[in-house]
Amino acid sequence: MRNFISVEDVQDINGLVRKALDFKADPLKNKQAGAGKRIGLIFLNPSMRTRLSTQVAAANLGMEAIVFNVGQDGWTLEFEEEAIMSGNTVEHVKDAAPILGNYFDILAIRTFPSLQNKADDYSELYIKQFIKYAGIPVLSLESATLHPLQSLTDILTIQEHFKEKRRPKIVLTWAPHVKALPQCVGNSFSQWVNAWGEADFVITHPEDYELDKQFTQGASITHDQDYALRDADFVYVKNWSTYNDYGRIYCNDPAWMLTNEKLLKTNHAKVMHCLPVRRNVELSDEILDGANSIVTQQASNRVWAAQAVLSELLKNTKG
Ligand SMILES: NCCC[C@H](NC(=O)CCC(=O)O)C(=O)O
Ligand SMILES: NC(=O)OP(=O)(O)O
Repeated sequence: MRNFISVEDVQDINGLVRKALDFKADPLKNKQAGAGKRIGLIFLNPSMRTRLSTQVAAANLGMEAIVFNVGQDGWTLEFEEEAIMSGNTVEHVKDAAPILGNYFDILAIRTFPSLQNKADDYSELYIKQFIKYAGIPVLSLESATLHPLQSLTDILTIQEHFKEKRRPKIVLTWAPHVKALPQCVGNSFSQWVNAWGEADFVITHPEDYELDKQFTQGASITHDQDYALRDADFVYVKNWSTYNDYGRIYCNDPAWMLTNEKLLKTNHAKVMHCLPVRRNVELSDEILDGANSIVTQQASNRVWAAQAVLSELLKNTKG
């Protein structure tokens, strides 16, 4: 694996899940794989789980992880080619990335979308510029449109919790929120479930919240949440802002928040969320504190997904 920025970098999803589960069973089984290697974790935006799980995963592989909160502590980066840097940006990625490429063996980047300009965000300029100029494997810690480490964790968590000899029904449901959020988690979850191909997949959201078809193609899409939830085995809850009329909040109907009453329509569905979650806005206390929620196990599994991906990327490092 050269880089890890989307499901397209993965040849065998189930193989990668098995690798992650092997690390879960024996976290130190490959504790020398990253000996003498360093990963730089570059954050343009906040994080708890992604940052810490990747650090733990690196430590389990004997690799040193160095974190740089560039959005907080670093010089403001410019990403546009041929920019005339007379504004607020101080350093071009063209100058910074090769230096990071010399300091580290793997470079990991978190960068959210602006939600101002769809074409810019969906071009994935920031992470692509790091790939172009760093010269070492690049790992996405959530980019403008996707969150692949989260989605690998999600598929792993679903496989762990589903032991029946039939296809699970997985529902991705939109939920209300107070802020305009990225589409990354919904896009990425859809992309991975579709590529995995071993589930009946339904996406439900209010009108005008359609996600980009390049990620959702293959799923059934409905505006009727009650209908979508029928017989679901897993309900993945997530807010996102509008994609078509980009980055807006059209509907914040609290009726879209999942409750125990709605869960009665499902097949005792397990409830998932990537976290952080706004309690009693996106998801009710009764669900998050109830028996069906697996959000804590899901977040804990982030370590094993990161460890599996790092061990693949390490194969492409120099020396
Ligand atoms: N890394 C996982 C989710 C990150 C981000 N959530 C947020 O920005 C939440 C912010 C807030 O609740 O104010 C998102 O939805 O893509
Ligand atoms: N789910 C997730 O990516 O969490 P953080 O934003 O805390 O990394």
